[in-house]
Order: sequence, then C-alpha cells, then structure tokens
Amino acid sequence: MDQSKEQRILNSVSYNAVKGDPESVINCIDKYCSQYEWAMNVGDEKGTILDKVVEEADPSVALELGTYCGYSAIRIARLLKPNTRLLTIEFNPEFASIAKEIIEIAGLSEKVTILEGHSEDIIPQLKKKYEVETLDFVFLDHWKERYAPDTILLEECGLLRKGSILLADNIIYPGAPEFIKYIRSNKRFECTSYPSHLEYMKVEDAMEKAVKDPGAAAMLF
Ligand SMILES: Oc1cc(-c2ccc(F)cc2)cc2nccnc12
Ligand SMILES: [Mg+2]
Repeated sequence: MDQSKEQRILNSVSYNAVKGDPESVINCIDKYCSQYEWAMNVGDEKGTILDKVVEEADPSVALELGTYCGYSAIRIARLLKPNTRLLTIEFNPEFASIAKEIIEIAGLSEKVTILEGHSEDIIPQLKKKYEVETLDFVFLDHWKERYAPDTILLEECGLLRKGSILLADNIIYPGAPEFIKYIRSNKRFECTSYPSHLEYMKVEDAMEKAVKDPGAAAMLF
C-alpha cells in the first residue's frame, strides 16, 4: 500500500535529521513541507511566535491539543526546563504513532507524553489519571470547532489557574470564529492577536494568545 504523507515526512526526518537534535528535526520538517509536500505543521513563522509565548509562560506543565506529526510538540518541549513536561493529545492513531517516532528522533521522549484519543474524553482525565494540578500553557491546534468547547471544558475541570496562557493556531485560516467570539468576550481572559501567515504559504493567518486573570497574577508579584 502507498505510504502516507505523514510516513514520508517521518522517512525524511529519519534519513536527514541529526538524532537527538530538535533543531535539525524542525528544520528537516520545514524543508520537506515547503519543498515537497505541504503539511499542517505550525511552521517556522508561526513557530517563532509559539516559541516566544512558551518562553513567556515558562511552563512546568504544558498541554497541546493536536499533535499531528509532533512538530510543535518538539518546538515546545525543546524550550522546557528540566523536570517539566508536555502532554499532547492526538485522536488519529497513525499521526500519534508517527509523532512518537519523530519526537524520539528529536530526543525529547522523556519530556513529551502523547495521549491518544479525543480531547473531550482526555481533558477530564488529566487531574486524576495524569496527575495534573493546573496547566501553565495550552497550545490549541486541533479541530477548530473544538477550540471553544475545550477551553470551557479546561475551565470546568479546574485545569486553568490565574496567569494560565492559551495560544491558538489558525485564527484566520482555516479560522476559529466561535473561539474568537467566546474568548474575546470573556472578561476573565486578556487576548492578544499575532498576525502571521499559514504555514509554508503566503496566505494570511494569525495566532491568538489568551491569558487567564492576568491582573490577579501580576498583583502577586
Ligand atoms: O494549521 C492548520 C492548517 C490547516 C489547513 C488545512 C487545509 C488548508 F487548505 C489550509 C490549512 C488545518 C489544520 N487543522 C488542524 C490544525 N492545524 C491546521
Ligand atoms: Mg494549525
């Protein structure tokens, strides 16, 4: 049977990347997806915004919704301090398996846990089953229709604290209008838009950052 695009991305990483070097895995995926086959990795332009927000959050526990091939999980995990972790949820079993191998090649398997299943089923398990108290950073990059309901679910499950930082991809393209309407009208969140471009394309896109109860967190220091 023909290989999938995601399997071809793994082949390229396995052949060209330097084992244990996250930067070389990131560069290899960006090179392959800009030169041969477009794929829905966050990419280098939006990835630089992701890096900056992760550094601002400096998370002990981070969550990603939508692993895909593991590109953004590697971008996030390479910036995490010792004894901190990234949980990433992926419902597509083939994507989860490819991501596991690519994250292993990057040498970041110790810091990243891939949780296979639907976000709405796994989020309510994070406290008890995955020993999460609260999430310092959440990257939303899965099905756009789930951005708003999953944000509400994270709140309902008590997983967000004062100062928790959410970052959402694809606010313009494919777009997440319900999420934008919800988060920008919610007084508990301070929102910032970061204009950018769709990965590997000249199409406009943007990322949205939403900080929960920022004032309260700021007052503590
Ligand atoms: O960054 C992304 C881009 C696209 C996407 C698909 C088709 C197009 F034509 C353009 C863009 C889909 C995505 N789904 C989940 C997470 N991230 C995505
Ligand atoms: Mg995306």
